[in-house]
Amino acid sequence: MQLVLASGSPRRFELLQLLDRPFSVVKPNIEEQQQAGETAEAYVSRLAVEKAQAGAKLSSVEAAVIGSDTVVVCEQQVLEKPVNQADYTSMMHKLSGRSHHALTAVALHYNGATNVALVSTMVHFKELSAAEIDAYWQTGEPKDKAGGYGIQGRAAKFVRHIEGSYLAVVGLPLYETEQLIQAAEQSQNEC
Ligand SMILES: Cc1cn([C@H]2C[C@H](O)[C@@H](COP(=O)(O)OP(=O)(O)OP(=O)(O)O)O2)c(=O)[nH]c1=O
Repeated sequence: MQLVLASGSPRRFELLQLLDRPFSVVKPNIEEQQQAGETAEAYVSRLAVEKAQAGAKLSSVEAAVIGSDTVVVCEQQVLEKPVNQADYTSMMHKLSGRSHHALTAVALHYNGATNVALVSTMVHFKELSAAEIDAYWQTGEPKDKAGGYGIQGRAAKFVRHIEGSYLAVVGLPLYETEQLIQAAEQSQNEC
C-alpha cells in the first residue's frame, strides 16, 4: 500500500518517519476557518479529513493519504497560528498559569473512505512573565505553531506537565496513525 503524507509540516514529516514505512509527501492547500457553531473537536477533525481528501486528489488512486490538524483550546477559544506578535502575546497571556487542551486529529483516506482519530491532551503551563513571553517570540519558534508554542522546542520550559499524548501536541500521534494504517491494510486484504 502506497502511503502519502498530505502536509507541509516538518514536524509531521519527521514523526511519520518513525513508523518505518516509506511515504511520499503532497502539500494541499486547505482553508482553515472554524464555522459558526462548530466545536473545536469537530473543526480539527474536519480539517484533518479535508487535508487527507485534498491530498488524495493530488496522489495516485491506490494511495493511503494521511492528513492532520492541531489546535490549542483555552477557555473554549480555539488558538491557531499567531498572525503577528500582538496575537502571539495575547495567546501566551491566556495560556500563562493555566491548563489548556491541545487537540490533534489524524485522518486517513483510502479506497474512497476516510477514517479519523482525535486526540486531546491537557497541557499545564507555568505562570509566564512578559519578559519570558517576549524572549520566546524572538526565538522565531511561535510563528508556525498552533497556540504560538512548540512543546518540542524552547517552550518546553513553560510546560509543568501534560496528560495525554506528547506526540499529538507536537502534531502527529503515532499510535493512532499506525492504527489507521493497519486498519486500511486489513481492509485491503479483505477485498
Ligand atoms: C501545540 C504545538 C503545535 N505545533 C505545530 C504542529 C503543526 O505543524 C502546527 C499547527 O498547524 P496545522 O494547521 O495543524 O498544520 P500545518 O499548517 O503546520 O501543516 P499542514 O496543515 O500542512 O499539515 O503547530 C508544534 O509543532 N508544537 C506544539 O507544541
